[in-house]
Amino acid sequence: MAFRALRYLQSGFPIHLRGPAGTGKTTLALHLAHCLNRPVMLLFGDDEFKSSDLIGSESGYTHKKLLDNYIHNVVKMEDEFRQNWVDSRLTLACREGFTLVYDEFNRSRPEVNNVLLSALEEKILSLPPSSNQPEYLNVNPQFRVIFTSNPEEYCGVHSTQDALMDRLVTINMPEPDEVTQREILIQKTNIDRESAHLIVHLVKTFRLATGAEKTSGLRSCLMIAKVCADNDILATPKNSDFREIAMDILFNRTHLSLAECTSIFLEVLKECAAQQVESITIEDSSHLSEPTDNDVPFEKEVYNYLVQQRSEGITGLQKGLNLDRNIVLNALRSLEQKSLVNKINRLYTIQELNHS
Ligand SMILES: Nc1ncnc2c1ncn2[C@@H]1O[C@H](COP(=O)(O)OP(=O)(O)OP(=O)(O)O)[C@@H](O)[C@H]1O
Repeated sequence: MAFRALRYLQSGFPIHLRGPAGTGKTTLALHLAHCLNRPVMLLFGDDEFKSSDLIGSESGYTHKKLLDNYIHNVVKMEDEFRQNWVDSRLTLACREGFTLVYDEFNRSRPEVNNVLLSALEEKILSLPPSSNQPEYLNVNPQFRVIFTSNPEEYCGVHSTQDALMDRLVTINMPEPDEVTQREILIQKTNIDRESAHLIVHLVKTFRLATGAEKTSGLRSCLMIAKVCADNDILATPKNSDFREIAMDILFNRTHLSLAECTSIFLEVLKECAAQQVESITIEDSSHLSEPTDNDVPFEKEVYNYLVQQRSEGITGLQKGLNLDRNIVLNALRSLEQKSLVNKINRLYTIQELNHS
């Protein structure tokens, strides 16, 4: 999709990325703008916009006074007031050939956006009559525009005008699938794969069950994953810290009561837990006592280290074993799932030792 979009832009056409909230439209728009290697101007659509916000306006005065007394009995005086013209972002981008990213352009009123029609087609930007500048500007051939819009938005949005849409190549951006969302989470927050899997699945199922599809699932996932990763919180259905974070982030995105949200959330969590147990049983039913060599990388080392130390935190394990944080987290998570390790107040202990 990105490749196609870039191709249109390189051929001189403006593009329009259209999709629901949080599907990555702005992220892709900025990435494409970056690929064009020209300075980028970012503009956010706004219902309050006037034409002058797009094109520019007169602002303040320049006062010039010239006194010529070169010949002692002749005094020549020139007094001039001039209004100063200030370019807006669109005018500057047209003049200099920058890339304009016009985010949520359908929040601006259609008659305001009309100024773009001639800039995109005839490559002429009309400017209001002014004492010190021409009435139009020839658009720089390197000028490009990337529009984004969310057709499902309900507040302050105007129907997109046909004349403008006719000049754009529109690319629909659906919500990324679960695998893509998982990869984004891992890349952006450094969370381990299994936690990312659980978060994405939990958020998706909860949104479907509560009818909160209009909110961004990916944004909620990213928030939960970042808080968990930053605070060493393992994302498991049994972990109360994780449950609280997920509830804080998900509940206010629905119109349901707290009681309804809680009941749906617990159901969804139960289903996620059952899925996890199932996948562990299917993947390897030999994980009953100690870890074996075929386990998650360094699981055995982490287990043996905990046997020696009796209890240790994530940072201690990282340092003691000289391992990457994600590797330690993955190993601990796997050990917890097999009930070989317990977490108490951020410290991990071998399960048997707790009972002794
Ligand atoms: N391909 C991606 N790689 C990394 N992060 C991404 C990607 N796509 C989306 N994101 C992240 O997801 C979040 C939402 O993305 P973004 O703001 O681009 O969506 P949007 O469609 O413009 O949303 P809205 O319509 O609500 O403005 C951001 O935090 C962004 O960094």
